[in-house]
Parts: sequence; C-alpha cells; structure tokens
Amino acid sequence: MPSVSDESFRTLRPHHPHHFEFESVREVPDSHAWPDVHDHPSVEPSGPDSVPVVDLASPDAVLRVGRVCEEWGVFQVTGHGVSSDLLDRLESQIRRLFSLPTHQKFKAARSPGNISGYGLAPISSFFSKLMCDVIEEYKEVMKELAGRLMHLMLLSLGLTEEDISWAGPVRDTGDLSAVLQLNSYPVCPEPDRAMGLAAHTDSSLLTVLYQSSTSGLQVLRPEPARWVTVPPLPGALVVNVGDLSHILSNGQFRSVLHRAVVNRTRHRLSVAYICGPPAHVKVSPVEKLVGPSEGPAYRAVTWSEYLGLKGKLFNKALASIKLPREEWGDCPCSN
Ligand SMILES: O=C(O)CCC(=O)C(=O)O
Ligand SMILES: [Fe+2]
Repeated sequence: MPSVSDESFRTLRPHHPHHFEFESVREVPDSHAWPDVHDHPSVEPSGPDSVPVVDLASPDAVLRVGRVCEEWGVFQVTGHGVSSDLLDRLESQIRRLFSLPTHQKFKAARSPGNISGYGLAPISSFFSKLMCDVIEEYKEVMKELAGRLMHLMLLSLGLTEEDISWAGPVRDTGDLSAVLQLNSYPVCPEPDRAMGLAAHTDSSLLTVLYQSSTSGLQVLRPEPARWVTVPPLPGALVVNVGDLSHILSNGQFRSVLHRAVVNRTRHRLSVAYICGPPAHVKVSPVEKLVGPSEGPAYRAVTWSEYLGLKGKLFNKALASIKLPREEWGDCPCSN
C-alpha cells in the first residue's frame, strides 16, 4: 500500500515503507497521489459526530465502554493514569528519532523475511542509544492500561475469567501480546491529494493510540458515510476496537474503519500500542455470546493467522473468515 506518511518504526514487527524524501517535494508525486481521499465527506467533530470520551475512573465505566464499543468501535479515554510527563517525553524522543538523517534511520531497517526473533537485535541497538528508556516505560504503562481496557470490554459483555481464560483474572492485566508502532506523517504540500495511512480496521483486540496534538485521525461513521475527525484532547488516549474483539464478541463490538490524513504545516506523530491475544490462542466468538439458533459468525483464528489473511486480503480479511449462515450451529471451530 503506498502512502505518503508511511515512515514508521515497529518495535516488534517489520515494516518496509516505500521510502521517500518528503522534505524536498513541492507537490505530491503521482506515485503517492491518492485517488479517493474524498470518497466520503470529512466532518468536524460536534454533537452526534463526536467520538465519545470515557473516564475510566467513573463508576459507570464498564457500561460506557460496552456501549461505545457497540456503537462506535472507538473512544477516547481519560482517567487512565498515564502521566502527561511520560507522554511528553515519549513524543520528544520520537521526534528526535524521526528527524535523524535517512541513512541513520535505515540502520534499523528490517530485511524482508526477517521475522524470527522479531527484530529485537537491529531495533534494540538502535533504540538503546536514543530512546530505550522511555519506550520501555511506555510499553509497561500501556500493557497495564490495555489489560484494564480489555477487561472492561469483557465485563461489559457479561463475561468472566472462565469464559476467556487467556485474559487472566478479570481484575488482572492478563497475558496479552503487543506491538508498538511509531508513525510519522511529514507535512504535505497538497494534503487533499495524499493519504497518511489508508483506511483500515486494526487486526488487534484493541489499539491504544497517542496522537500528539495534531489532528489527522478520522473514523468512518455510517449512514450517511462520513469521515469524523478524532480531535486530539490533551491527556486523552484513543482506543480502537480491533477485528479480533469484533470476532470474539460475535459481531457485537464494531471494529472501526479509520485512516490518517496529512496536513500542510505540521509534522504529525502517533504511537499505536497494538494489543492482541497470546500467540498460541485461537480467538473465536465466545460461546456465551452465541445465540442457540444463530451459531458463531466467524471461525477461530490466531492473531498471526489473521495478520496473514490481512496481508493477503486487506479489508476483506474479516469477511473471509465469516461462516456462511447454513454452517452456523454446526461449526467445526473451537475456543
Ligand atoms: O496515526 C493515526 O492517527 C492512526 C494510526 C493507525 O491507525 C495505526 O497505526 O494503526
Ligand atoms: Fe489503525
């Protein structure tokens, strides 16, 4: 997928952007011109087009989380306990990282097919010089927050720890795996002709996104289809419901289609903590949520199997594991 921004570092998984020297361009080259930036109108957030904000410290957090996961598949969280000092330090280190000369950034590049050991060697030697401490601290804090969010989501579905044993005790953070992805969206001379990150749903259970202070994230709302901007709120983090939570909830939770647009004057950064189940776990619709007459809507998949499908089929991956209606109730899949 070509995209203008696409400069990103993943601390666990490889990414091979079609590299481009953005600083020198005056107009978007054909290779990066995006055909359907205006496929649907973009609207500014207000009234019913405002992505909900959930205060995790509020007594009705479980109820609110459940409702927004069903209706939106995305929300902003406050009351999460992540200090603004940590977010500031993270952002300034990432700015330093992305402003390094290209040849230096390429020292951390992953070679194709080099998935095993998840690239810790090249990446960690790179990060250790520059930003290892703050990244490690952020990952720790995110692990805890993602666990908390996952448990709120499970509780809102009426599930207990027995229903999803890999999630660990509902009060605990469980045993999720995660990828940290750093995105950089350079300024763009013609933002209307380019795309930062193409429309997609996340393949995760959930993604916690820090989007600094520059807007660019948009989520698709239906009927009429429109792109709603998710405004950066000081201190808030964005939570996207991923495809695996949609599967796990037997379609009850919406996995939100979203994209990142670029702008003319501000270099935008975002940090995605992409959280999934442990590697060996197959995610399938939880039995309790499957009505006796309807059966599970999806077959079981591991995270890596699903990522493979996503790599091949992109936005049709979810449809590819949907069980046809006639097979419902007679499903060979297991939890
Ligand atoms: O930069 C953003 O706001 C979105 C990033 C995103 O969607 C992703 O990393 O999956
Ligand atoms: Fe995303």
